[in-house]
Amino acid sequence: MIKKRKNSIERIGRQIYPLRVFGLILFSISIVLSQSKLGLGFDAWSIIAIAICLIYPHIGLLWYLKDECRETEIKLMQIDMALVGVLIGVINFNPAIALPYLIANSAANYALRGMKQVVHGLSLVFITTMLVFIFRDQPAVTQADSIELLSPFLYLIIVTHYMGHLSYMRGVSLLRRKIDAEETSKLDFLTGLNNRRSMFDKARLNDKDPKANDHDTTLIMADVDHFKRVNDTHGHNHGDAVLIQVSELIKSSLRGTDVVARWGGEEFLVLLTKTNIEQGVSVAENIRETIANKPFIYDGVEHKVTLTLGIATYGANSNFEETIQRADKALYEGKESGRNRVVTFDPALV
Ligand SMILES: Nc1nc2c(ncn2[C@@H]2O[C@H](COP(=O)(O)OP(=O)(O)OP(=O)(O)O)[C@@H](O)[C@H]2O)c(=O)[nH]1
Repeated sequence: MIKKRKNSIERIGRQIYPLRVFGLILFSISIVLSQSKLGLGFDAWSIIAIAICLIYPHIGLLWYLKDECRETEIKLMQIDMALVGVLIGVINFNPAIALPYLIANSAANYALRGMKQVVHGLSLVFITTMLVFIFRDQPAVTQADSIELLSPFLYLIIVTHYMGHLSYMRGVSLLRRKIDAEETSKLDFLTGLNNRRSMFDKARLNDKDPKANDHDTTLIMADVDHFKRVNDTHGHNHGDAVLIQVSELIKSSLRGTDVVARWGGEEFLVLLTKTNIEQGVSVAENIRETIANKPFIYDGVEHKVTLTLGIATYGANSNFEETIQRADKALYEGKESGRNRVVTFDPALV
């Protein structure tokens, strides 16, 4: 799973990589042409600017291979902002260039991680601009000349924002797939109910909720009676259909805050939040009656099944795992005493 995710991130990085290289090579050419048009020649600053353009995409790809897509974009955007600061210093604060660049980058920062990211980015711009200002005696170009540099900057804005959009779209679809995979791993394949692992997670959440601790939590362990007969008489498909029907009926008898899981083959565990034992018995009776009174037809055969249900309750003095065992003992008692009934845990059963 982790490997698969890494592969997807790698793919995104590789797809964006050629675009970044392409955009930045064109940008380097633009710098060279603008410099020669302005008769500025090559100083150390232009060589640094071109070197950054050529190295930048490789750093991006390396990060994509190591990190989450969004984290990589955040890092790249921080570099962008630092470079914007350098450029603003170099172009002698020409607002015609600085403003569109600052606005476009701030908007991209905002889209990625809100105001926090904008403040962070603008601080980087300020720091690097000040560094250029301090360490450079003469500005590279005058304000009037620097307008000539506007076209390559605009070009860079378009390319970087197109790439940002592409990686954002990829990131969203990757995240969606990840969430789907996580959700699927928590569900029982046949019935779509929670599986054991998911029930444990939800019970843990309920136990941690301080509001839930002021109330009892009730567990119902329900088991289909003589289920083996359904399989033996009509085949596994009929057995599966019965399990699906039972799951749906149990689910429809519960509140939104309750949790139901397929606990084993034909066994279901229900967790009733903020429910005492009397209320729990009433819910369990309702489930039992609903299923006993709702025969259904599958593949031309009428199925009528019953459930036996064991109930136990816990508050601050006990926990989920211990209570499952108690509900299980009550269920066993129900099976022993004739099935199709609700049995409350009795400490004398221990
Ligand atoms: N069709 C189907 N059968 C399953 C599934 N999981 C478990 N079973 C069957 O469920 C049956 C359970 O049988 P038993 O444990 O003997 O219980 P029972 O027949 O319900 O009898 P009591 O619980 O004592 O009333 C077995 O035949 C299993 O093969 C499943 O996913 N689909």
